[in-house]
Amino acid sequence: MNPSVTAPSLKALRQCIDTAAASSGGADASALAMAHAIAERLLQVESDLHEQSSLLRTVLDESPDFIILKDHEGNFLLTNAPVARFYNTTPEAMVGKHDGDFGCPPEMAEAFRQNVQDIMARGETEIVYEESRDARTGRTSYFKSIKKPFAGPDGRPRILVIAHDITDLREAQLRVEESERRLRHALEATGDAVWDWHLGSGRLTLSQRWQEILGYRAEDLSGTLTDFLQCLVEEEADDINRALGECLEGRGDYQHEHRMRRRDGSVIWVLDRGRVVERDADGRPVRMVGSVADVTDKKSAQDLIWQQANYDALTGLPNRHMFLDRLQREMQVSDRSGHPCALLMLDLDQFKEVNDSLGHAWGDVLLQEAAQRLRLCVREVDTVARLGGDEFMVLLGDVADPTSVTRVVHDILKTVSQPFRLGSDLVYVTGSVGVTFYPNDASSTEELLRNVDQAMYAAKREGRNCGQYFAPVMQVAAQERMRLITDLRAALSHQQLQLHYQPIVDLASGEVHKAEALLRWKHPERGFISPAEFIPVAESTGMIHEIGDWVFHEAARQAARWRRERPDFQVSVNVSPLQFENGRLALSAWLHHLRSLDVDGSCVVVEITEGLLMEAGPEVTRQLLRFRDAGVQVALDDFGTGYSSLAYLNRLDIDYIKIDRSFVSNLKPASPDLALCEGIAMMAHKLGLKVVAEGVETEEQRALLQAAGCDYGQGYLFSRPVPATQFDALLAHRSHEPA
Ligand SMILES: Nc1nc2c(ncn2[C@@H]2O[C@H](COP(=O)(O)O[C@H]3[C@@H](O)[C@H](n4cnc5c(=O)[nH]c(N)nc54)O[C@@H]3COP(=O)(O)O)[C@@H](O)[C@H]2O)c(=O)[nH]1
Repeated sequence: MNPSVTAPSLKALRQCIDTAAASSGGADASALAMAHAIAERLLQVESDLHEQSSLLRTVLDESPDFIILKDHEGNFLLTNAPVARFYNTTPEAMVGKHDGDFGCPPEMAEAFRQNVQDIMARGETEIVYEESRDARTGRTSYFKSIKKPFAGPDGRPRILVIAHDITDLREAQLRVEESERRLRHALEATGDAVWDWHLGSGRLTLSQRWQEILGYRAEDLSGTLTDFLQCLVEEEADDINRALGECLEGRGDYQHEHRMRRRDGSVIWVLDRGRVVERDADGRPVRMVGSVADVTDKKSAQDLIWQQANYDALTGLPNRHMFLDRLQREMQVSDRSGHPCALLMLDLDQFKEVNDSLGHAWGDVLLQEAAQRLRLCVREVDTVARLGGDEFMVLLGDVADPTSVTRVVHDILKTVSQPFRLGSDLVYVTGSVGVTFYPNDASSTEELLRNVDQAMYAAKREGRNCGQYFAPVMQVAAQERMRLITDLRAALSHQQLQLHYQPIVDLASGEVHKAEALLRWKHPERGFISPAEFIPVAESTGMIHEIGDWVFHEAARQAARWRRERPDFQVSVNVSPLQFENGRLALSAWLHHLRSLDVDGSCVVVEITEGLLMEAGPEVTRQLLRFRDAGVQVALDDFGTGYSSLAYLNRLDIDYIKIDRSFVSNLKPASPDLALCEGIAMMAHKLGLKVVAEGVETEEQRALLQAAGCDYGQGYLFSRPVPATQFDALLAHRSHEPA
C-alpha cells in the first residue's frame, strides 16, 4: 500500500474526465458523470486509507512494546518507533535491513535471524525470552517476545514479532539470584550444611557439607524433599512440619532442634535453620534456604548436665531438684483427682557407724543397694529419690486407700532391715520413716517437707526401725525447737550462759579438790533451761563448738582463780563427742588460753562419754593424746550406761571413771549395783584409774561407795551445782569443817 503513488494519477484521472466533459460539449454526459463519480469515490477511499494508515502508524509507534514485521530472510519489513529508538535510527531506515545493521553484535543478529526462520519453518506462534543490546546505551535489555509466523501476499513466510521489554523484572530476578548465591556462599563458608528448597519445582539442593554430616554421597540423593524427609526420626516429623509450616506462612524464621538419621543408621542431633528468600506476587513462598549444624556433642553435654542436675550420681535415683519437681506435679494431679498423695522420708539409722567403721566406699555400696531395694517397694509410677546422705524420699501418687501407704512403710522397714553384704561383712541397719499426706497435712511443698522431716524424727525418737505419721503436735514441737534455736544463738552474745560448779569430794578426807562445771542458760522469759534440753539442740545445729569453747575458757579461768589458794584444784568440763568431729576441737587455742592464765593443763579435766570412745577414730585418739601430753586429764563420764568396753581405758590414757548415778540411786548393802560399783572400782584401780561416783544423795550411799572403793563422790548430798561465788563460800566453809 502506497497512496502517494496512486494519488497523482487519481487527480489526473479527474482532470482528464473534467477536460473530456468540457470538450465533448455534453455528449455522452452520463458516462462522464459516472466516470466523475468513480473518480470522486476513489479520491474518498484514498483519503480514508491515508487516515487509517497514519492512525495505525500512531498506534504502532505509541505502543511500549517493540513491533516488528520481518520477511522470510529475517529482514525488517516494518518496525515501530520504540524499535527504531532502541537501534538509534528511524523506522523507515530499517526497512529491508536486519539487526546486525544497527549495532547488534553479529552473533546475536544471526541468532535472531535463525530464530525467526526456525519459527517460520515450524509455522506456530512461539514465546521467546531473549536479550539484545541497546545501541544508544550499550546496555543489555531483556525481552519476552511473541513471534507469529504467517504467509505474506507473495505467498512467502513473514513473521510478526511483538517484544515486551522485561529488563526491570529480569534485573530484579538477577539481583535475587545474585544475593541468594552470595547467601549460599556465606553459609557454605560457615562450614554448616546448607540446603536450598525451591517449592515450585520441589527441587532440594543439599551442599557438600550437608552430605558429609548425614553420610550421603551426591549420587545417593534424588534432589527432592525426600532426601530430607528420609533422614527424619518418625516421631519428630510432625513437629518439624509444624515449624516449617509456620515459617512458610510468614510467621518468622524456621529454627528447630531435632534428630536426623544418617545413611549408616546412626542418629545425630541437628540445629536446623531456614528462611524464605523468595515469595511470589501473592506472598506465596517460592524458595527457602537454610542450614543444618551438627549439635550432637553440645546436646550430649546438655543431656549430661541435665542428668547431673536431676539425678543422684551414686544411686541413679532422682535428686532433690527432680524430686521437688515431681512433688509439685503430683500435688497438681491430686488437686484434679481429689486423691491424696503421700510423702515418705526414710533415714537409715546406723549408717554413720557403717561409714565410720567400714569406710565411705562400703557406705556407698550400702546406699546403692538400699536404693534398689526401695524401688522394689513401690509402683513404677511412684518416685524414690535420694536427697543426700542416707536420706531417701518416696512419693506415692493417687493414694485412694491410705492402708496402701502403711503397707509401703512396712515393706520399706522390712527391706532395709535385711542384712547388707559389704565385702566379707554382713551389715545390719534399720530405718526410720516419716509420713505426711497432701493435701490433708499441708498445702505447700515447704510445709510437706517440714512435716515429713518432723515425722521422721519422731520415728527416730520412738526408738527407730519404725514409721511415724505426721501429726500437728509435731508441728508445735518443731516450732518450739525453732524458737529455742533462735534464742540459743542470742544466748552467748547476751551473756545468758553461765557455769555452775558442783564439788567432787574426796570420800576418804571429805575435802573438795575438784568441781564439775555444769552449763546453765538463764533464759530471759523461761528462766533456767536445763542443759539436757538445749545441749542436744546446740549439737544438732553446730552451736556446740562455740558454746564448748566458751565453757572451756570460763571453767579454766575459774580453775586458775581457785588454784591460787589450792594448787592441786581441778575443774572438769563436759566435752560433747561432736566437738571432736572433723578435727574441729580448738585444742591449740584452749592450751594457749591455759598458758595465758599461767596455769598448766592439770587444772582441767575433760569429761567424755563412752560413745566417743566407741567411735574413736585416729583423729579422736590423736586429740586425746594431745590432752595427755598437755597434762590435761580425761574422765570417762556416765560409766556403765554404754558399751563399757574396758579395752580402750588403757589404750587412750583415761584418768577417771565416773560411775553413772543410775547405779548409785538404788545402792543398798549387798545389792547388785553395789557389787557392780565394787567391781568397777577394783578394775579401775588395777588399771591405775581413779573412780568418781555420781549422784550421791544420801549418807548411806556415800558410806557404801566409800566402802566399795570409790575415790570421789559427787551429788546433792554434798552440794547442788552452784554459781562460782557460792562455790567460793562452799570452799571456805568446807575447809573449816572436819571430814
Ligand atoms: N557438752 C556439755 N554437756 C553439759 C554441759 N553442762 C552440762 N552438760 C550435760 O547436760 C546434762 C544435764 O546436766 P545437768 O542438768 O547440769 O545435770 C547435772 C547435775 O546437775 C546432775 N546431778 C548432780 N548430782 C546429782 C544428784 O545427786 N542427783 C541427781 N538427780 N542429779 C545430779 O547430774 C548432771 C551431771 O551429769 P554428768 O555430766 O553426767 O556428770 C548432763 O548430761 C551434763 O553432762 C556442758 O558444759 N557441756
